[in-house]
Amino acid sequence: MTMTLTFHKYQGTGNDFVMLDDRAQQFDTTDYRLVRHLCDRRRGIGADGLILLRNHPSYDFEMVYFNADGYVGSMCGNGGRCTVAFARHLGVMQDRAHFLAADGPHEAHVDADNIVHLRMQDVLGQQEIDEMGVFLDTGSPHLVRFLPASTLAELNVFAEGRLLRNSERFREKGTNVNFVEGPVADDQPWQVRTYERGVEDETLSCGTGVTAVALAASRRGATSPVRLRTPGGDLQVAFQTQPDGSFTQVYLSGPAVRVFGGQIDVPSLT
Ligand SMILES: N[C@@H](CCC[C@H](N)C(=O)O)C(=O)O
Repeated sequence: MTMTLTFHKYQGTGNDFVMLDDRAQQFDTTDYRLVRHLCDRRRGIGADGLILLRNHPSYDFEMVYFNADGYVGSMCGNGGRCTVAFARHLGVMQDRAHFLAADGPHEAHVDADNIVHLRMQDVLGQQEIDEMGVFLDTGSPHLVRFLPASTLAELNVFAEGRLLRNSERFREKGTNVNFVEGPVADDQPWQVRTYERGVEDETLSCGTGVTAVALAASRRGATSPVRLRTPGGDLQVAFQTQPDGSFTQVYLSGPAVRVFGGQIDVPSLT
């Protein structure tokens, strides 16, 4: 039996999402085949992930994020900013929101230029640093690899990222992998390309990824707010550094855009 679903498509610096208004909580979150189908760029709508916006008794809304592989993921920074824009589109909030995501509560506000400022969880304690890079959790796990100048553009992020994500250390739980090149001048952004777990490919941008990069880059002299350039556009990360190595007041800021909306006929999937 074919069913019809109403959807909205959003993107934040090129990281794109199918958004569903699931305030009635009817979507089966275990239906990985359906999520995978909707995210399929040939047979479905096409996206890096899918997000449900749901009612929650204690928050303005809840965001439930799935990676394109069909499974519920951890926090998605660009997806969080897009969910805020979607909630505003639906009239669930105006300029400020307090919502729940996989990693806990988040605050967000939208400024006069429609830039969404999303508060991320504090990153507590010292980060793991070894020959593989800097490993930290910004709501999702991230490995940050700093590269020599002028090597990022030519890097095969898919091949290198996949290798690291499937290395013995990360194989079981997986990790996102960010490749970074420092700014060419003081007024220039850090450049980042990311291989995403759950998409299992390079995406145009990753919000929790650039957050991890900004925090790791602060150990190399970057000061808040840090500007970051991804293949899909520019983001900014502000934070406070604590004496024990923790980061607090972490804000991810950037655009979140509604691209289109529509209906899709979904065949029964087996
Ligand atoms: N694109 C996201 C990151 C999503 C989480 C990730 N793929 C995972 O499950 O580890 C972002 O903008 O943060």
